Amino acid sequence: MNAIDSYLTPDGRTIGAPVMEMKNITLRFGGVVAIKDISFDIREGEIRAIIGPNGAGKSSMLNVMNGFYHPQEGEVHFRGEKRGPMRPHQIAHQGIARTFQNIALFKGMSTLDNIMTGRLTHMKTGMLSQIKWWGAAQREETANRELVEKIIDFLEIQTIRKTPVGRLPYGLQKRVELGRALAAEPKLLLLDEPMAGMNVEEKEDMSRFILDVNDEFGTTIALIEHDMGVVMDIADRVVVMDYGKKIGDGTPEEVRTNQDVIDAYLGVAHD
Ligand SMILES: Nc1ncnc2c1ncn2[C@@H]1O[C@H](COP(=O)(O)OP(=O)(O)OP(=O)(O)O)[C@@H](O)[C@H]1O
Repeated sequence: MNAIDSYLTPDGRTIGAPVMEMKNITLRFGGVVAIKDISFDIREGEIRAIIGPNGAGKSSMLNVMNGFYHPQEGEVHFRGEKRGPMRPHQIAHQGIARTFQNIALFKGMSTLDNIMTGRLTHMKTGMLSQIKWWGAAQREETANRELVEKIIDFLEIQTIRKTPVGRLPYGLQKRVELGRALAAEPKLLLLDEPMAGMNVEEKEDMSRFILDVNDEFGTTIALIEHDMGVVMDIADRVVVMDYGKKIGDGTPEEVRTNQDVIDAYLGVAHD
C-alpha cells in the first residue's frame, strides 16, 4: 500500500498519503520497554486505531505521537518532516490536537468558553496589538466565534453552551472536549480512549461524532482504545499492540481474524 498515494474506502472516502510516520520506535522507562521497534503510518483522511490489552503500550505510543515522550530509538515524521524534540505549544502549532482519557477541561468555565480556548493557538493579535489594531482583533474574534458556533451546532450541544462543564454528565463533557480539540482545526486529531467510562448509548453517540468529524471536516483521526468492539466499527485501519510489540496491522477484518490478536485478547500465554 505504501507505493500508492491515495485510495478509496468502501464507503467512498479518499485516503491520501501518510500524514504521520512512526519509524522503528522504541521507548523505555528504565528497564521497562514500553514500545519495541514499532512502525506504522497514519494517512490523510483516515481513522486509524491503536488497540491492545492493558499495559500494551498504547498510552506511551500516543504520547510519542503527541511529542510528549521522546523515543530512545526511531523517528517520527510529520507531514514529510522528521520531528525533533518539541514543546507542547509547538506541537499544537504544527497542527496536532488531542483529547485526554481523564477529561482536561476547565470545569468552572462554560461549554462555549472551553471550546474557545481551543482557538488560542490560532490567535495572532496579542494584548498590545489589540489596543493598537482594535479592528483586526475584533475581526479575529468574530471569525473565531463563528467557527466555534459551527462546532457547537455540529456536536449538538447548543442547549449547554452556557453551562459550566463541571455540571455536565460525563458523556457530554467528552463531547465538549472533542469540540475544543476541533476548534484548533487540527491536521491530526489524537483521541485518548474516547469511549472510556461511557455507557452503551454514549459510546454510540461518540462513535457517530467521530465518523461525522472525519467525514464533514475531513479530519485525520488517530485514536487509542482498549475496547476492541467499538473501534472495529469506525476505524479504516487498526494497529494492535501487545506487551509493547506490534502484533497486527490492517483493516478491521484482517485484524479480527489474526491469530496473534485473538490470542492476545483471550489472554493466551506468551513464549
Ligand atoms: N511513566 C512511566 N514510567 C514507567 N513505566 C511506564 C510509564 N508509563 C508506562 N509505563 C509502563 O509501560 C508499559 C506500557 O504502558 P502504557 O500505559 O503505555 O500501556 P497501555 O496500553 O496504555 O495500558 P492501559 O490500557 O492500561 O492504559 C507498562 O508496563 C507500564 O507500566
